[in-house]
Amino acid sequence: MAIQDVPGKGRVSIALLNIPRGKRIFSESPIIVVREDDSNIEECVVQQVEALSENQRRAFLQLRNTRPWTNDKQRYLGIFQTTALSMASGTDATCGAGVFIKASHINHSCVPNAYRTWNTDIERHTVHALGNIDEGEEITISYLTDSHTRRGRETRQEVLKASYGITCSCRLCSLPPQESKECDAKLKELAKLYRAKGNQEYRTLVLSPLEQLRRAERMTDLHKELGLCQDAWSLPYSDAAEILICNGDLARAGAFADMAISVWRIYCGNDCTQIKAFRTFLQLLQQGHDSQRVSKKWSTAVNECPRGLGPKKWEDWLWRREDPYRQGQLVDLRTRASFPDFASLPGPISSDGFLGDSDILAEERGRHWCFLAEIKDMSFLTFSSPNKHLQMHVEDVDKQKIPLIFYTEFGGEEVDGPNLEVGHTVAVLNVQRHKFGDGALGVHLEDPRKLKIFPVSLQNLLALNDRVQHFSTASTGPKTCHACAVGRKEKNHKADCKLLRDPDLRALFVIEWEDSARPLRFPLEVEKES
Ligand SMILES: C[S@@+](CC[C@H](N)C(=O)[O-])C[C@H]1O[C@@H](n2cnc3c(N)ncnc32)[C@H](O)[C@@H]1O
Repeated sequence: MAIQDVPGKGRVSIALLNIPRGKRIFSESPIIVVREDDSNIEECVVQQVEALSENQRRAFLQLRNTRPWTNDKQRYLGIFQTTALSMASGTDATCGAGVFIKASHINHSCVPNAYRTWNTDIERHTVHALGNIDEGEEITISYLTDSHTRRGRETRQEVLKASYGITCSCRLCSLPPQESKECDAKLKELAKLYRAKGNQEYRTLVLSPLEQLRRAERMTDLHKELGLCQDAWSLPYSDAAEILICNGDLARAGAFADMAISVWRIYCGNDCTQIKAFRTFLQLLQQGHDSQRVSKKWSTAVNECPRGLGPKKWEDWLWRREDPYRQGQLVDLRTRASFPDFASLPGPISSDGFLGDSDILAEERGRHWCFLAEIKDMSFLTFSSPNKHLQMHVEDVDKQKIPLIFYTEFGGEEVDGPNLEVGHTVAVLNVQRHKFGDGALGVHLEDPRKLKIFPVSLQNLLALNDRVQHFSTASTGPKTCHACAVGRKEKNHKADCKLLRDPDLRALFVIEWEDSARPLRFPLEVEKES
């Protein structure tokens, strides 16, 4: 690693060789340490600076100081405040902070290529390559706390400016406005999922395990889509392991635990405290498996992992994707993987903005999906006279409004019917984001069989979904209607029952969205309705 001066960035650390992913770039001990319980920080810093060797002192005085100073004591404190790094590890957040000469020369990026952490056992900071770093590439770490990492660009910039005087120009901070907005929406969703995980009570892992697993799966997908620092991936994996252990599925839990451990190995090494702590935690959970705190609902033995599955089938098995059908449970219309918001739809990647045939795209992605949005207004466009094109403005689940324009054979006349009304919900199969000629993003519909309108607002459709989910897991006893599976005594039962007479609406709950081998069109064909 070499230190170079870069205008606007100060001294930065540059890789002198190609560094492979997971390699420990260096580890080092602090030269100054302030513990959590040190009451007079200035005195503590000054005493330690005065005790440094000549070389260390010179190196210390060369470090960046963004604070004003008029005497040596203030200067030392300023350097400490500008460069000190936390010495908290995953298991001990009370160690304090220290000055590390090498690590203090690494600049910030919101999507860094290296990760630094304090290893309590070896009492050194370690810096690992998160991906392959090329010779001559700048090495970066993130200065942000975990929760700030998942904030939108504006907040990240504010925090970095206030704390470090930095105007970050990393890949995430330099996205064009529309992409940045989409990225922020994904970060917001991720933050919400982290909060949901944080607030979840232990018993919910047993009461709604599939829902919890879907949350962990969505978190993994979002990390991958955003290209976020890999350390964060370990959380959904360890989360999934915990959910599965609590429900007796030791085979999948073991596989997820291995995945979490391999992520940790990459970003902080085999000797890291996190791996040891997680192994202990897993042992405790496995030992407690027979106790009353956990369920045996998904019971499998540790050695029951299937062999020889391809990557897609392995992932399906791992995330229990087939289970909703096997267990007679229903697909949740709130699951973003099958019912994505507009920002999560694929495309566009180029100015012509088309990813290709959507049936092929679905096959490549290994799943179908359905975009749900509420019609806010409608009009006919006549820009390619004499042809008319129906244009709707629709609002997705995240309240994003986008145009949906019909380039069908009859410009939208096909969908004329009693359901074509403002306030109703469109369901569009395997749709992509499209960039129109004026640069606006929206939906470009060519095949009318990909669209269906349901005579219900999106909010009410999701509320109906929640009732269906509730009754599908509750029971099929006498209080439950045979026609719609919702409780007879529910106040919305009549309306729900009427809507659910539509086989297409019922199909949304039972379609195998992950079976992308055949094209999907309305009316939907369901092999076996539950
Ligand atoms: C720990 S030091 C890093 C080394 C520093 N560049 C130097 O010259 O010594 C932190 C300081 O580096 C600068 N810095 C870090 N990341 C930066 C970035 N992405 N862009 C511009 N300046 C940055 C800021 O001045 C920040 O307060």
